[in-house]
Amino acid sequence: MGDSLSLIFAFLAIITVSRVLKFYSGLTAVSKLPGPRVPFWPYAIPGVLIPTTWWNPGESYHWINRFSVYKYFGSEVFSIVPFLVGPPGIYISNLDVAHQIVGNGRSALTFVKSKSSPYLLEFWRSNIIYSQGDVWRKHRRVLGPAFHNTLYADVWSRTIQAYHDMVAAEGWHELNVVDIPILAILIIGKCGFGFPFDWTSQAPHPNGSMSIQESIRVVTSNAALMTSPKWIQKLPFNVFQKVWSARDELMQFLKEQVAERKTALSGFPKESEERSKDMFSMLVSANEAESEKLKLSDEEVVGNIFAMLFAGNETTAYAIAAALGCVSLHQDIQGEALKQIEEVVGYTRDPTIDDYPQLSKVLGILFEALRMFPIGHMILREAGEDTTLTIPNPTGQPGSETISILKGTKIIVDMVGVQYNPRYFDEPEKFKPSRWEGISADSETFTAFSFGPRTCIGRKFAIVEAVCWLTMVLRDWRVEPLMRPEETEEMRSRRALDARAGITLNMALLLTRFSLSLFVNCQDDDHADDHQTPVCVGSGTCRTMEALVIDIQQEVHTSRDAEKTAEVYNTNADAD
Ligand code: HEM
Repeated sequence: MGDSLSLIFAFLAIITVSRVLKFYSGLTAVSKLPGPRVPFWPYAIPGVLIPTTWWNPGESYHWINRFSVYKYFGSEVFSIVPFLVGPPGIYISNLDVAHQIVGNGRSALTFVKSKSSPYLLEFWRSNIIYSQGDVWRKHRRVLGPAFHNTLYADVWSRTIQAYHDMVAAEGWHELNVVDIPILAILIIGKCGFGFPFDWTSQAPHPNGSMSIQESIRVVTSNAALMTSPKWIQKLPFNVFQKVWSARDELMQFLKEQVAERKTALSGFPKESEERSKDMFSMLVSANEAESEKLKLSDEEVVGNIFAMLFAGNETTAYAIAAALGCVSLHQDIQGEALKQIEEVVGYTRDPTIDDYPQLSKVLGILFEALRMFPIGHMILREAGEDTTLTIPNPTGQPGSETISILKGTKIIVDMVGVQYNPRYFDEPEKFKPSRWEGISADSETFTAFSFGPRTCIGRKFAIVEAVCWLTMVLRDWRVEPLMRPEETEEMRSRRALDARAGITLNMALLLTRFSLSLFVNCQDDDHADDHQTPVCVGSGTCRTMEALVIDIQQEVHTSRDAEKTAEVYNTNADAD
């Protein structure tokens, strides 16, 4: 008994000493920058599983606190040093410091992509998101030519087509209650990859158990599971089986697609107009033109296609949904955008890509929604070697301080902190699209797509798609929020402006099935109260329709969730 007790005490003493040493080496790694001293690193188990509390930051810490945590610690940079589990790390809301991490100027090895990042997708072989240094340069060089003006024109026209297909297929002009399945997967699938997707039917997999859309949905929404340790993946849970089938079927489909593209491209000379111009074909074509040394393997091509499906689907869908949510709460801003759409496009034709530069109010709404809800809310890096960071003094105090950072320290460029930093934005809590007036769509002043050499390669793809989709919706419909019973406007705004930080930052309206009312814009004299436009559009009758922004993962609309739709609709009717 005495021996056992001694052993237990010895064990506890060793653990305590090792944790104390770990804590002190953590403080040294971050040059004792102020910040929370907590048991767990927010993105390691168990910290990530425990909700944000006073003793556990958790993965939503930076979203919940936004800039106030920086104010509290009196700096635009703070550190988290855990004493039980996880590495020390630094959060950054200052753009000068962020540029030292992800901008030009430092060696590619100084700050590297963090190995524990859920974005890395290592399971899907080497790809542009995961890779570093020369390998990353090789990926970017081959992928770059796939993003070109013909692609963006295609994105625009297919978005218009998808909008019309959706309105017709979903019966927007007849129904009183509809779901709004945000359509990003359709656009990226069609224009990006030339997949045979359309609104009303699923693209079947010749040898698979589910459609292509379904396998993409299952894989992308379970990305965290894909990056889990091998032993977790081997657990015999039924729920995992669908995920592994989806992964294998998608991999098989993409491999077949690479082979098909190669054959199709070989039939046409390089400059031929007949060659497909979708991103997938352009990527295969650019790769075929490379020397053997710089060529990507078929597996790497597949890895990149998957990386772009992953990076480009959910992000754009949530951006569109956030913009709709924001304008629903700001009717005056919606009215200004509608006025511009009427002037630029009118009602007798659909907008074209040539109208895009004139639709600055719609762009402003998108940028401001993305500022308030930066979907890519963290840029994760790790110090690849011992290095330094130069940190400007707080606003109003000239000068800066240079601190040492030890190899292995986690670095989080906190995009929420940046977007809510009063150094860059006056009244950052307010939705003010006018702050983007005169800022071009390509300007690095808008930082939600990151900046520097590893800036988002799909930025223009996403912006063109979102501006086009929002222009169509805002021209034809008025977007308003639905109240919950006994909810005041203030409660509703608070609910609507909340979000959950996971792999992406998702506005709460989606999670809570926050609803929108859409009014057909109409200027029939009989409907003077509701009218907004010179002619009746849509069905030609002025009426209201209620729409639910559904879980975006159901973008390819397989079945209407009638029960839930009715539930929310009835709740609203009760409220009225
Ligand atoms: C609103 C939509 C989008 C947002 C907010 C967004 C945001 C971002 C951010 C912040 C990064 C930097 C991540 C990091 O360095 O860790 C990034 C990188 C990337 N994005 Fe996007 N993105 C969006 C849409 C897209 C689309 C549509 C595509 C593809 C068609 C795409 C493809 C990529 C790729 C491949 C990278 C990695 C680039 C590299 O490392 O060289 N993204 N994105």
